[in-house]
Amino acid sequence: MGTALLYDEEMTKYKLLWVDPACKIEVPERLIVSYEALVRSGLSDRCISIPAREASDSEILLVHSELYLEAVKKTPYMTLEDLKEFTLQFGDVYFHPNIYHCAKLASGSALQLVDSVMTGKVRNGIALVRPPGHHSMHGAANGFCVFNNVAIAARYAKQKYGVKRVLIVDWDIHHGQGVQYCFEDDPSVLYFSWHRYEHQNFWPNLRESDYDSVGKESGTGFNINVPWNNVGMENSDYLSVFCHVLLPVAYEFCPDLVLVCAGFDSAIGDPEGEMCATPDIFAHLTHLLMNLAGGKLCAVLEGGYNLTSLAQSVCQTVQTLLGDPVPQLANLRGPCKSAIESLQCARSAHRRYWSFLKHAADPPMTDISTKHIKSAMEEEEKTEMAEEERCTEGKVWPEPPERLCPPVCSASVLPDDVVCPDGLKPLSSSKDLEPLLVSKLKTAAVDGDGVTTFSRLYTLVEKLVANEIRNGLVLVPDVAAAMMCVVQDLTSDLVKRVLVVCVGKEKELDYVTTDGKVLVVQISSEDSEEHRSKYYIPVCLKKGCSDTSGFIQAVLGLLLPLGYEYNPDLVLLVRMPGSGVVDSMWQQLIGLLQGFAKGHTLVLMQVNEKACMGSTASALLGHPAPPLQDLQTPFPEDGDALERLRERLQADWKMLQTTS
Ligand SMILES: CC(O)(O)CCCCCNCCCN
Ligand SMILES: [Zn+2]
Repeated sequence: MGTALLYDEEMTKYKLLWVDPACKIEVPERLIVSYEALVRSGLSDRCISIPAREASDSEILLVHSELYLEAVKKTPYMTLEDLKEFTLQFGDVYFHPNIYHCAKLASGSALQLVDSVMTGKVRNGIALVRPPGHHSMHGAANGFCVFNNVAIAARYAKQKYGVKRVLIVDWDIHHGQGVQYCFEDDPSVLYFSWHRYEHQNFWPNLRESDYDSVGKESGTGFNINVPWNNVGMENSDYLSVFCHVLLPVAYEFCPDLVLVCAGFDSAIGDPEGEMCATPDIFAHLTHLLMNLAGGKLCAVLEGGYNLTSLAQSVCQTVQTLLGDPVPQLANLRGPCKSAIESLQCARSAHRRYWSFLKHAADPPMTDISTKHIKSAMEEEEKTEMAEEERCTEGKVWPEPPERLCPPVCSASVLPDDVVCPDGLKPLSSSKDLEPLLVSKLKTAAVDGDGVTTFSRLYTLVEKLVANEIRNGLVLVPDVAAAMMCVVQDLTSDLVKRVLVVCVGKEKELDYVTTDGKVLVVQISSEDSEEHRSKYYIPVCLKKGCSDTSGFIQAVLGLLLPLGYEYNPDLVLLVRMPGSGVVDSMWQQLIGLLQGFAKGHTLVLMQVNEKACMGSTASALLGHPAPPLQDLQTPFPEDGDALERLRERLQADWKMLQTTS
């Protein structure tokens, strides 16, 4: 299934008609450069074009009051003076004779996107719209927004398709207070937002944008705010919040639909955000959400005011929605102190509502009240600082790397008598191995056809590294022996860093590097205290790998942050026989691991486990993993042990930090 793209140039046909410094950044060119970048890069041709439509009154009334709608209806007939007058009652927004029409198209586009995804016409999609939506409220326009596009889409999805749980992820740099107000008492809609806050010194300067606004009444726990109290946040900060706050809750919530308030003012160069995350971060944020809700993801444009980073960020998002390999993120050095404080506050505020956050630490000692005074002083200093020093136009960043799709997506190396699963390309060619290697294999008690398998295996690895193949599945007689050989000989010159993810445990992995060429994370039922090192990390699940709750927690809270920091060139996923890992979890793991090494994942399985080849192939081919159903409360010891393990390792691995 494909990716929907909604765009209508009519939504470029309104602009600011008078002087207003607060609104001058919201220009038609935002939409034009975004769409043109998609056309120029060839991405728009790969999408399924869905026409925009006007939202009807009843659809708009899902969120807004009749009084407000009737008032906005009058704006097309207003004189310039009337429009100015009408605008005065709202904050940081402007009206135009054509903005009502465009606002209906923006909301209608979001609904068209929901229809396309919910009817299975497409898997996911993006709507390029203006005016944006997430600040507009029941009875008021605000922050360039007229109708709350995403809030309307959430209510529409519930009403028309009986969607039980909607996750709204708001990665725009402003707090979508309109969305928060709409759903704060509603447990069927989980709203997550990060936003520049600076202890309430940043627009919209709301007390309720802080981390302690967790929702109310039956919606308590279903509103997550992560305030950024400094500017300059980077890729590490964003990924840490996804791994340690959003994703654990999102997986526990198990949404049927994911809506994204896709604002790109959180990218480097944006005058509003003043952050430093690069456009390719949106490839990863999108990727990390794509295995939720069976892949049903609708992204709706919100903000983004630097035309260069906006266009690049939109392209990065669309390319991931299309299933292209995500780019490697280099030198992630862990979240900054302020980000750690923010994520620790958010985690501790929600630990009583989400079992996946149960073991979160207490909030940081720093008393934020004094921070108000301090940051006000900082604010003064900043304004004294010459404007150009702070201006973001001076910011430069590298073009996002090209994300080439290998000619072959998934290859397989199977014994001759095993039927190849649909979609996989059997790798037959296998070059002769060096005699030395053959003799080594022989000593590893590998028999004749095992040597053939190994030679094909090495050919596969070479093709992965050469980006001729994206990923592969290998069935071997003895998976532990195969892993040893691959690890020992792979790290020769082919790859610089191999992440080995070992699911289940047959025997001690006696091969562990200390030079960092291999990082082994082993998830199994056995506790192995000995020879744990920076590069060999055993994770013990009391009930074993069949405990999906414990497993996904270890993946999100430990494996993902480690993987991002380690930044491997190849991922070796080893499924030990008898691991007991649940199929949907196995597919989720393969899906999530695609975020590393440009998707170069090599799955090693034992021949007697060929029954799960089908689901492995499906995940390797990029099909969304099935949702993890009815997750039990994680075993307390496991959650606790994971927290302790993170604390022990965070000296070596900065991305594991969750406490300041
Ligand atoms: C969709 C959105 O969240 O990007 C809208 C942001 C509105 C910002 C209003 N204040 C602007 C002050 C200008 N320096
Ligand atoms: Zn914004």
